[in-house]
Amino acid sequence: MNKLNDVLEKLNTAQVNASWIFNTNITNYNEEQLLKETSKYNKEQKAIWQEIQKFSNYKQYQDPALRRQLEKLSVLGIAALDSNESQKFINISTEMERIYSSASVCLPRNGSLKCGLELEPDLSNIMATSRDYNLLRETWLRWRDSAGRPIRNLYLEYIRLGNKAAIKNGFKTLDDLWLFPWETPDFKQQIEQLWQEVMPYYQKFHAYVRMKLRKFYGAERMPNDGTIPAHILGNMWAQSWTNIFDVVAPYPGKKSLDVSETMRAQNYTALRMVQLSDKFFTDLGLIPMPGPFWRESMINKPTDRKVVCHASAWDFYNRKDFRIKMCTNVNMEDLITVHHEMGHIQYYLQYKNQPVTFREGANPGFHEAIGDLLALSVSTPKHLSKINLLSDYEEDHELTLNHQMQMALQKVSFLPFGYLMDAWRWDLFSGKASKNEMNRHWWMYRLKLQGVSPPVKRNETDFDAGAKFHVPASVEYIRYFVSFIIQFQFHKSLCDIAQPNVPLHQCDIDGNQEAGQRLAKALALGSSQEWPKTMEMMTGSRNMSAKPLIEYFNPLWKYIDEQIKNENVGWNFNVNQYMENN
Ligand SMILES: O=C(CCC(O)(O)[C@H](Cc1ccccc1)NC(=O)c1ccccc1)N[C@@H](Cc1c[nH]c2ccccc12)C(=O)O
Ligand SMILES: [Zn+2]
Repeated sequence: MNKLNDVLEKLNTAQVNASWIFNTNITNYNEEQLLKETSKYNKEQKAIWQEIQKFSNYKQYQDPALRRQLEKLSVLGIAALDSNESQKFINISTEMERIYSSASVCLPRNGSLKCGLELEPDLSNIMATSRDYNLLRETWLRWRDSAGRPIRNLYLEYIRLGNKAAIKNGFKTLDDLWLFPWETPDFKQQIEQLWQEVMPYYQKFHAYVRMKLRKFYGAERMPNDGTIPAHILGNMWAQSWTNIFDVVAPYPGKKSLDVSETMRAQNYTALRMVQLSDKFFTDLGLIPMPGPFWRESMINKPTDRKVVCHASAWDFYNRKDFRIKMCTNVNMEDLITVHHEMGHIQYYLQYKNQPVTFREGANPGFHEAIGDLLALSVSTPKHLSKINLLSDYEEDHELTLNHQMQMALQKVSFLPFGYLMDAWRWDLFSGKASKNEMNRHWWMYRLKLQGVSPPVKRNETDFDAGAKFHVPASVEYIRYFVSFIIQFQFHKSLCDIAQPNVPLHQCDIDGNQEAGQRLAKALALGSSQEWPKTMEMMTGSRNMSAKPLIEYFNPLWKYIDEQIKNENVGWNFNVNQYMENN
């Protein structure tokens, strides 16, 4: 088996290298090279898979680790397609990613038209900082014209071929293939259950934010169905509302917890943000970033070439080379994302000596949760003042509520979005939603779960889901919904070790080696055992639970209940009023 392990390492290293070169320098030549390398990778994966079919009685194997590895290798994935269909699938996937990462728009700028504006940093900055309702709407619309629409027909092909691949792997449709790594037969039910648990809290939060936005923009700007227009929430996808903190803060006069200004004033650089995060990990007794990480990572957007700006963390499968790729802006949001990416790298470092098939998160949600877990400690006012990003700090009720609001704008607002991104894709793959109503289905979920509506009418030549990286990049999204739930379970468990008598929302595990060790032991296992066992190691329970998240925000729920006395919680929705019947 360790011979197979070496073969798998070399195979993955070659594929990741070609992918890195394309991602950090989008050219036709590099795209060609990546296509070649990926089809070679698929061919060799299929050869290994055929080899393993010979051990088809792997269920009888005594050694549980061996049996588990063979079980994981028994699902080939997309490579199960025959060569010309797998070539087509690879072409479509790479083409969608290139379209998204190269998209740019023109916007009216004081009288003239400014073109070549890109998502990072231009459009993201406008969505985050502008309070001009019309400029926000133009930016929102033109991004979808440039990045979403051109992907629609490619996506139809993607679904057709993806479903064929699913059947070749013995599944019904592509959503079953996507859910295989979760090893959880009632996974969709568990997710729906968690959503039901948090939905009432989200709806109250939505009512509060809607009330504040109505005061700010005027009632005539707000739809009468109780939804919030998608373009005034501070983010291109309305997925995280931290950038409208100034509009919704309980105590606006109080010190702002958005330390972006202070970071810029202190001449923070991307490198310094990464070093700050690395120090938090090592102070917990976790593994420091190795040499190649510092030498080879790309943490600034290059000025001389096109790159895939969306952040990611890379494992080169040689147990030495691990990198981050990120177009870092110096602000609070990106400080959180830096921690998110460093969490991925720490996981890589912890499980690097596992067999290749076990070099994954216990489940995909675990991998997304590690960096955010540590960021929960970093984001506390006490910690921010400890690292000199918050001056004249004194814990009081007003500061606590402002901090709670800041955290809810990132975590609570995200929950319906984290769910609907894959609820929509599962419905498309499984045929529950029809192919010629893809955009209507998208807005049905956006209205139903998120209470967010489009600022202009949509139609079926629009493809609004395609304007979010993870759709053209074929990256599963329910992992983030799971992460936003379990990161609070992990936080509670580590806080019970590090600061047992501190309220959960004020806990900072910084420097606690025992907490660090508890985490390291879980991470080192990779996916070598089923995730409920690793969940039990971390939290004492085998199940996901929304209780720690709800507990973390207890002070905020009280405040919001008072504030929304005269508000109708919730919204009604009729997707027809937002869709042009074409
Ligand atoms: O996409 C990301 C971060 C990018 C990533 O680190 O998750 C990256 C996505 C990706 C996957 C595959 C190919 C290319 C990019 N995932 C990884 O780098 C990764 C690393 C190891 C294992 C699995 C994925 N965050 C999500 C949502 C999110 C999660 N935590 C957050 C905190 C603050 C704000 C947003 C988020 C988003 O931006 O919508
Ligand atoms: Zn991630």
